[in-house]
Formats: sequence, C-alpha cells, structure tokens
Amino acid sequence: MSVFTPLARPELETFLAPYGLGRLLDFQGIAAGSENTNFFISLEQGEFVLTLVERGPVQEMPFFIDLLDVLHEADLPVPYALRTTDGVALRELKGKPALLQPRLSGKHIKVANAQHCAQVGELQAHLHLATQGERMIKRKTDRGLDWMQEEGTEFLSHLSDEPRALLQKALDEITERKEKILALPRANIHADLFRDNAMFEGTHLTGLIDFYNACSGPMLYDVAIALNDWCSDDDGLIDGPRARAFLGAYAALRPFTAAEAELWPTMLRVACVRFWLSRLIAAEQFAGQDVLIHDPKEFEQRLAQRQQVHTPLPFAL
Ligand SMILES: Nc1ncnc2c1ncn2[C@@H]1O[C@H](COP(=O)(O)OP(=O)(O)OP(=O)(O)O)[C@@H](O)[C@H]1O
Ligand SMILES: N[C@@H](CCO)C(=O)O
Repeated sequence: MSVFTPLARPELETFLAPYGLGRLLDFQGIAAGSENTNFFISLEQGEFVLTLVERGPVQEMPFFIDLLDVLHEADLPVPYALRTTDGVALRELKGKPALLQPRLSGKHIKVANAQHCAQVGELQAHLHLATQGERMIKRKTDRGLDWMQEEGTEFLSHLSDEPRALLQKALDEITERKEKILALPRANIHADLFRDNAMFEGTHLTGLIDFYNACSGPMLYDVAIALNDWCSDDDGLIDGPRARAFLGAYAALRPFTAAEAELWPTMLRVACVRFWLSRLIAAEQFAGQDVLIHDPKEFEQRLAQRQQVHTPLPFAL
C-alpha cells in the first residue's frame, strides 16, 4: 500500500490538536494513491483526510493551498486546506509538508458511462473558467513538454523497436508543435483528472481531489488528460459516445477555439506521453516495493491508438 510515511497515534494527536476539531477517534492509512501518503482521520467534529506530500518541492505548497481556496470560494466541490486555530494551513509532519482537508463523500467509479463523463466535463470547464485570465495563479508544471522531451529521450534506449519508434514519433511531434501548444488558451488545470481523482455518489459527481499535479497550462491539455482516462475502452480506443458527452458538456460552458480544434489529436498524444513516461519512471523507481504502480503499457497502447483520432473537438465556425 502507498503509505510512504507511517504515523503513530501520539504524534498524530499532537499534530491535530491545534485545529481544535476535538479528540482523535480513529485513523487509517489509505492504500489507494501512488504519489502521496494519505490517512482518513475521524475527529469528534467530522471526517478529514491528512496528506503528507511526498513529491515535489516544498516551496510549491502555497500554490496548491491558494488554488484550492480559489476553487472553494468559487463554490466548486474540492477539498481545501483547513487552518489551525492560529490560521496556519501548511504544516509539517515527519519532515513532510502536511495538510488537513475535509473528506469528500462518495467513492471512485471504475466503469464510466456517458452521464459520468458529461458531469466531469462540466466540472472541468467550471474549474477552467474560475481560473482563466487574471485569476490564473502561475505555476509551471514539473512534468511539462521540456520534461517529456528530456525523460522521453532518456527512455528511448530502454524500449524495444516498436515502442521506441512510437515514442520517437511523439517526441518529434512535441518538438515540432511546442510553440503552438504553449500559445493555446490557458488557466489553472488539474493535470491528473483520472477516475481515481473524482468522487461519485451513485451517478452524482460529489467532487474532485488530488490537485498535487495542478499548474497553469493549456486548458486543452487538461481535457485531453481527462478524456484519455474517462473515455478509453479496454483496447485503448476512444469511446465515441462517452467522448462526445464529455466534450459537449465542456464546450457548452467554454467553447473550444479553432486553434484548440486543430491541435486536439496532437494534445491527446502528448497527454499519453506524459503518463506513459511517469509510469515507466515509477515502475523503475518502486520496483519490488509495496507501492501502487500503474501499468505503463496502458498509455503505450493508447498512444498507438491515438495515431488516428476519429472524435473531433466540437467547434462552431
Ligand atoms: N479530500 C478527500 N476526500 C475523500 N477521499 C480522499 C480525499 N483525499 C484523498 N482521498 C482518498 O485517498 C486516496 C488517495 O488520494 P490521492 O489521489 O490524493 O493520492 P495520490 O497518492 O496523490 O494518488 P494518485 O495516484 O492519484 O496520484 C483517494 O483515492 C481517495 O480515496
Ligand atoms: N493518474 C496517474 C498517477 C498519479 O499521477 C496515473 O494513472 O499514472
């Protein structure tokens, strides 16, 4: 399970006392998740999630706190950092940045249908609209196009002929289209909006979690990341009805631009490269350890399937 940093009750009680939320009733490490350590925490005054951030620089933490505050104030269903009675949001536990957040209700769904996808598309559009233009908080992702080019080039020699050719072609496309991608309309993006980062109660979307990959970036990239997970079938093909439901709900709130429509197939491929590489890296880094590792092959297969894209972006001339 992915509890990288175990905690004992006394240290947890000491950590939680300044929130003034009552006695610790229960706590439990969360097995799901592959990047951070998370615990469900029951206090007298409610249910919470404690996150110890295991990846990325500590100086980035104020960005995540500020972004979640902005989204929370925009009435979007996301967690946010609770403050201690002294007003402190960012704490430290066992040398790691630590946040206590409200626990959202609901659970992840494994099999998405068009109704789920439409709700995710709609909420993603709200997220982008709430953080466009002046409201956008700048943060460069540490897994952007430069990172893909560097890590991708590094990994070419680890791969057999077919995947190597596939990756090389995608890296060439990134080099060729980089400037156009960076010129697309931007906002704050979640950048990891997979099924395991959304909560549903029945068919109702109750919220999004895990903003630790969030950054400022092209909104279309966020759409491509989400669609690759929510709307792929078992063979890695895009499922037309689910994709149209997702894109239609999104575009009803934020219509896509002509430049976005042109770059859509490229962006779907770039989003595959991002997760193919991060999964290859995690598989090497955590080999043999009790850590959740997602299968890199899934994104190799999706990248192969995205050489042709038959679901265009809905775009009115
Ligand atoms: N605010 C929350 N409300 C309810 N459940 C939560 C919350 N935050 C985290 N969880 C639970 O903890 C699990 C792991 O959280 P999270 O996705 O943030 O971890 P991670 O290691 O960053 O995962 P990932 O592999 O997606 O990067 C989630 O799948 C969810 O079940
Ligand atoms: N959602 C990512 C893991 C966390 O970033 C993946 O499935 O590879």
